[in-house]
Parts: sequence; C-alpha cells; structure tokens
Amino acid sequence: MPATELLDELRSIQALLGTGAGRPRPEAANPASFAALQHASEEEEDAPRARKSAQVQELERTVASLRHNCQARDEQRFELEAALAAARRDGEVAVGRLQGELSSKQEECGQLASMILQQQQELEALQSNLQHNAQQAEESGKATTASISQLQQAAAEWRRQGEDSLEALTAERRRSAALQQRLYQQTQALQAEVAEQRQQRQSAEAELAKLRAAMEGCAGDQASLVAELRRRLSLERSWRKAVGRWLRGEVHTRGELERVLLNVGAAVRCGPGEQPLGCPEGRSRWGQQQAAAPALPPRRMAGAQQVPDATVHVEDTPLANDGAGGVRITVRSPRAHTISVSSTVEASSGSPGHVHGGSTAKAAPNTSWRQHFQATMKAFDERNKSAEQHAARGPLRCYMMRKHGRLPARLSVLSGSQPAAKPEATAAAAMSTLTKRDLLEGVARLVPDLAPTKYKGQAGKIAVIGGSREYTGAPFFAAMAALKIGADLSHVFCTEGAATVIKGYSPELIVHPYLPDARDGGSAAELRQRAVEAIEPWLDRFDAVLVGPGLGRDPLVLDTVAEVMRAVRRRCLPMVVDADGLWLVNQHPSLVSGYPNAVLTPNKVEFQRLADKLGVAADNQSALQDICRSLDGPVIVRKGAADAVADGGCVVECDEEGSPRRAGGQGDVLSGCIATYAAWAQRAGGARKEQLHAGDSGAGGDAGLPPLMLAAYAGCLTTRRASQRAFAKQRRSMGATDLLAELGAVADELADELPSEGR
Ligand SMILES: NC(=O)C1=CN([C@@H]2O[C@H](COP(=O)(O)OP(=O)(O)OC[C@H]3O[C@@H](n4cnc5c(N)ncnc54)[C@H](OP(=O)(O)O)[C@@H]3O)[C@@H](O)[C@H]2O)[C@@H](O)CC1
Ligand SMILES: Nc1ncnc2c1ncn2[C@@H]1O[C@H](COP(=O)(O)OP(=O)(O)OP(=O)(O)O)[C@@H](O)[C@H]1O
Repeated sequence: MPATELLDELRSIQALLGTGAGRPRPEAANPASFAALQHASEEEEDAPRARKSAQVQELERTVASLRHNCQARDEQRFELEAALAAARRDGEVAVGRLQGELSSKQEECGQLASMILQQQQELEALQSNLQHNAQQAEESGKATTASISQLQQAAAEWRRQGEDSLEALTAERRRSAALQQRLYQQTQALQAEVAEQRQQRQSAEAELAKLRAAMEGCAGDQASLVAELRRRLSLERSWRKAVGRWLRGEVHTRGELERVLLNVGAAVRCGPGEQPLGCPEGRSRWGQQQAAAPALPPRRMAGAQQVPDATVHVEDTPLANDGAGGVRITVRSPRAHTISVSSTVEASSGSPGHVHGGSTAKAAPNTSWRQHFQATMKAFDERNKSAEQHAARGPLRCYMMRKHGRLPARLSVLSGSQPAAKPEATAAAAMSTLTKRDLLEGVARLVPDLAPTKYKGQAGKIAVIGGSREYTGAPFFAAMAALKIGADLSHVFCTEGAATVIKGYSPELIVHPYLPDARDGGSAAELRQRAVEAIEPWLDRFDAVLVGPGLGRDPLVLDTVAEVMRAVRRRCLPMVVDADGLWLVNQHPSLVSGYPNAVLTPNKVEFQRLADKLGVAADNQSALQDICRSLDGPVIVRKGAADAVADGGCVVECDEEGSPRRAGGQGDVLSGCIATYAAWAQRAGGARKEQLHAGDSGAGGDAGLPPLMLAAYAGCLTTRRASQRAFAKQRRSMGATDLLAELGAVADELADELPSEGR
C-alpha cells in the first residue's frame, strides 16, 4: 500500500479512535512528527518495498489490534449504556416511589402538625387549670395548717388527760390491789377458821372416841365417870362465873384480867384430877402469879377506854401435836387500834396460840403466844391507819378457843388514842405467818394447767432486756428459765454483738439486736431514740418484762433501757429488775419508786448498794422493809442463804433447801422464773388481759399474799428446788444450765401441790 493510502488509512483509524471533538488530530497534535511521517512516506516511495511492506504489516497488525480494542471498548460502552439505562429506569421507579412516600409523609406531617397544635391548645388549657388548682391548693393548705395546729393542741390536751387518767388508773389499781389483798386475807382468815373448826370437830370426835374407850374400859366404874363429869361441870361453872364478871365490867385490875384468861385456858386444858387455876383450891403457879399480879396502873387505865361494842371470845384449840390444845383469843372491836394483853399471859401459854387479829396470822412454832398476838395487832395497825379503814375492814376479832365451842371473855381493849406500837416491833410485826402449805397452794394455783384448748401465748410471753458483748449467758439463762417453767414465748432484746451468739445458744429464743452500740455511729441521742422506737412497739405483746441480766453498764445502753423501763411502766406491765438493771435503778430510783408492779431481786452486794443509796442501814433487821417503804411500791427479793420477799407490808421467807454451789447464772434463772410467775399472776388476776385459766378468780389471794409477792416467792421456791435437784446429780460441776434442765420437773411438782378440789 502506498504511504499516502497508509496515511489516509491512519487518519481514518485515528478518526475512528478519536474520543471526542477535543481529541487533536495527529498533524495538529504533533506537527513535527506528522511532517516527519509525511517526509518518511515520501521517502518510502523510494525505500525498499520490503521494508515498507513489513512496516505496513506491522501497522496492519497494530490497526487490527486497535480495531479489536475498539470493538471491545464499544462492547463495554454498550454494556455501560445498557446498565446506565437500567439504572436510570430503576432510579425513576425509586424516585417515583420516594415521591409517593414523600407525599404520604407530607400528609402525615400535616396531620401531626395539626395534632401538635391541638395539644398545645390543650396544654395551655391545662396550664391555666393547674394554676387555678395551685391557687386553690395553696388556700386549702393554709386552712389545713390551721386545722393541724388545732388538732395538735387537742392531741396535747388529750395526752394530758390520758396521763391524768393513767395516773388515776394507777392509783385506782393500787387501791384495788390493797382491797384485793384485804379480801384475800379475810378469805384466808375464814379458811383458817373453817380448818380449825374441822380440827375441833376432829378433836371432839377424838375426845368422844377416848370417852367411849374410857367408858368401855371403865364400864364397871360409872360412878367415877359421873364424878369426873361433875368435876368438869363445876370447873366450867367456875370459869363461866369468872368470865361473867369480866363481861359485866367487874374486872378492873390486870391481875383479875389475867386470872380470867388463865382460868379459861387452864380450865379447858386441865386433865383429870387437875384444878383450874382460878379455883380457890388452885395449886399451880398461875394461881400464885395471879395473887401477885399488880393492878393496872391508873395512868394506863385512864388512857384506856373500854370499847363498848368489843366482844371477846375465849376457846381452846387443838394446836399442839400432843393434843394438849392451845388457846385462842378473838377480840372483835370496830375501834381498836391496839389490844393490851397482860404480860403474864405470855408465860401462861405453854403451847403456841393461834390468834386472829383481823390479819391472817397464825402462830409460828416456838413463838410465844403474847409475842404473836402483839405481832398480829401491829400488822393490823400498819395496814389500817385510819378509823374509816377500820370500819371498812370490819371488826377486829380475838378468840380464846376452848374444846367445846366459843365462850365470851373479856380483854382490856384500848381505844385508838393509845400510842402506836414501838418501832422496833415493826419488822417482826410484818413477818407473814402464812404456813408453807398456804404458800404452796398459792404457788400451785399460779402454774397454768396444760389444756389442749390453749393457744400459743396464753401461758405467757416474756421479754428479757439484757445481753451485751461481754455477757451473753445471763440473758440466755433468764429467757430459757422462762421457757422451761412453761412460758410460751421468750424474747431477748440485746446489742447486736450479743444477738448472734444468743441465737446460737438456742433457736427457741427470739432475739432482737436493738440495744444501741456507740460504735454504730451517730449521736447518742439519735441512737437511743432509734433503739427505743424499735423496742417500744414490742412491749404491747408481753405479759412481763425482765430488765438487767447481762446488760452491762454502758451509759448509752443504760439511758436507752431507762426509757424502755418508763415505757413498761406506762403499760403497767410486771417488771422484774435484776443485775445491771439494779445498777441503773441505783442511779435513778424513780424508775421503780411508786410502781407496785415491779420486783427487784438484789443479791448481797446489790442490796447493800441499794440500801446505801436510800440511806438505809443494810444490816438492820428491818432494812428490807425500810427499802420497800422508801421505794413505796416494788416487791423486793433479798437473795441469800434464805430468800426474803417483802413489799413493805409483810415479809415471806423462802428457806427451801437449795444447793451449796454458787455457780454464776442462778440469779438469772431466778429472775426469769419470777418474771414468768408474775406474768401468770397478772393474767390469772385478769388485770390486763383475758383470763388464763377459765374459772380462776385470781391467783395469790389463796395464799393471802398480793399476787406479785406470791410470784416472787414462787420464783425463789422453784429456783432453789431446781438447784437442789441439779446439785444432787452434778455435785461440784453443777452450773446454771443444770438448773434449767430441772425447772420443768419442779414446775410440775409445784402444780401438783394443789389438792385436786383446788384446781
Ligand atoms: N454467764 C453469764 O453471762 C453471767 C453474767 N452475769 C452478768 O454479769 C454482770 C455483772 O454481774 P456480777 O454478778 O458479776 O456482778 P455483781 O453482782 O456486782 O458481783 C460482782 C462481785 O460482787 C461480789 N458478790 C456478789 N455476790 C455476793 C454475795 N452474795 N456475797 C458477797 N459478795 C458477793 C463478788 O465479789 P468478790 O467477792 O469476788 O470480790 C462478785 O464477784 C451482770 O450483767 C450479770 O447479769 C451474771 O449473771 C453471772 C453469769
Ligand atoms: N447461801 C446460799 N444458800 C443457798 N442458796 C443461795 C445462797 N445464796 C444465794 N442462793 C440462791 O442462789 C440464787 C442466786 O442468788 P445469787 O445471790 O447468787 O444471785 P446473783 O449473784 O444475782 O446471781 P448471778 O450469778 O446470776 O448474777 C438464788 O435463788 C438464791 O436463793
């Protein structure tokens, strides 16, 4: 191919390959090379054809490859254009869809906008309502504040009234306790009388039997029997005469009075062949004494008034074991404060007398008749200070019993203007003369019977407030003692440090870790307040509260417990105070003073401390009663070789055999027992809750003791018996835990003391 054609061909190829108008033509893009090419083509005509043809072939190959490339590019372009067209179509579809969505969204937006508008309007309306309501609330708030302050004032007034009525109730309660006590004593006196009449009947029967035997033995000796009967009749006539003189007021001297009394006593006691002392032919020393007896001093006679309505009975009573019989005098007088009995009477009473002086006294063995008589009168005076009380109580009676019925006799009865008994007589005077049997029966009545109808709690719910980081055993012993003698539930309120330990001893105890610990953080006042608020609501659930075992002496704890004790008092719950509780009472005696529902259980050291605080000489015989009187209300149990229980009125001793082991914790067992008995006494008395024993008319009275005294006595008795049993088994190794194991058996034993008709 000629170069020109080739050139043309090249040009057409270039035109084909050109990508657009911007692409430069070869001659334009590179005029120099184009000129060179032109020049070369011109030269080609002259170059050897072979070289040209090779070049042409080369060029053709190049062109062919270029063409091939062009085709491939075209194909790519077509594909791209097709893809572009498809993409455009998809895009149009998507655009169409999006436009549709857009228009629907626009529509929704329009609706939302209208809703927002509407809600804005509503909001504005609400705001205006709110403003209106706020104004109204403000106004009513002001009104409410005013009425709250009125209510607060009314509440304060009610609280004041409540406190007043609580005080009145407490006073009333004290009065009823006193009345109850008197009632019990009168019942006791009546019971004693019945028992004595029974005894008299028995002795009469015995006498009859003796007489029958004598009659049988002396069947052939009727004459001597008649003579004996005649002799006795003459004796009776002679002392009747003497008593008649006395009744007619013809007795003016002490000696005469004694003679009457001794006549009567001797007449009824003298055996066959003996003569009454007052008989002219009397040969006993009494006759001699009578002769030597001085007249009543004029001064004394002047002060003494014969009480016109006084009656005196003289009877014998078969008190002595040998059947010799005792002497009993009953003086009945509504106005008598003291009754004078000649001192010779004391010497005359060979066997113990049995005297009723309006109280429940009986002669203790080996007590001289006169001492006992005076003691009774003194006890009577202590409890009946005014003439009204005398009148309310009824006549004071004094019998001198004889074998066959009562005979009137006469004593010198002095009016209330006589001076009171000497102070040193007080302690002895207050000594209760109840027999052990009376007390055991009273205790037996306290122990609740085991009936399937009872529900949990009826046999007592006890709280022990005590237990600290140092002492965990003491509250455990006390709370367990309560459970072991029969309480249904026993709670312990202690510090947190003690709670887990106590729980670990027994799952039967309910343990509250509410007592404060200064390590808890916060001010003392806050901690105390928090603890009291936690404990106080629980108090309503308990029948009795025991304060003190293992409490420790941390001032914060003691302050808290003082508050709790006040709360216990407000609820009139029986409150037993022991150990560190007594330490607290020593700091603040007002916590228990004037509270008759408290029992304090001091050991020797604690008693001394209390006596020192109250300014009482602890070694004085009357120290216990003096402390009772000083505290004016609580019962005190003075623990020791014998426990003495007193309330300022009388003293009962518990000398039951205990054990010679003084292992620690026995006092805690004792206080737990007393708390439980106090709960039973309170429940049985129906003072606060429903009756524990259906049909029971109150415990304590049967023994002639106030219920709380009896409860304290019962606690001592139970602990000492348990101690005795435990010692018998364990000897030297005996500890408080061993006492716990014996308590149930002892309580059973005590419950069985009551005769079946008494239950
Ligand atoms: N296992 C436990 O957790 C127990 C914890 N307990 C708890 O301990 C706390 C403090 O109580 P406490 O008994 O140690 O103090 P306190 O009564 O002041 O006696 C201290 C000292 O006084 C003396 N003394 C005592 N009696 C006497 C007497 N009749 N006649 C003569 N002296 C007599 C005697 O002194 P000594 O003769 O050894 O010098 C005695 O060592 C309290 O919270 C209590 O509940 C206890 O219950 C025990 C079981
Ligand atoms: N000498 C004694 N003989 C017989 N019993 C006694 C004697 N002294 C105390 N008891 C009895 O032991 C019990 C505990 O009395 P104690 O004087 O040991 O009390 P406490 O010191 O408060 O006891 P605790 O160790 O629990 O603190 C009481 O029942 C008490 O009657």
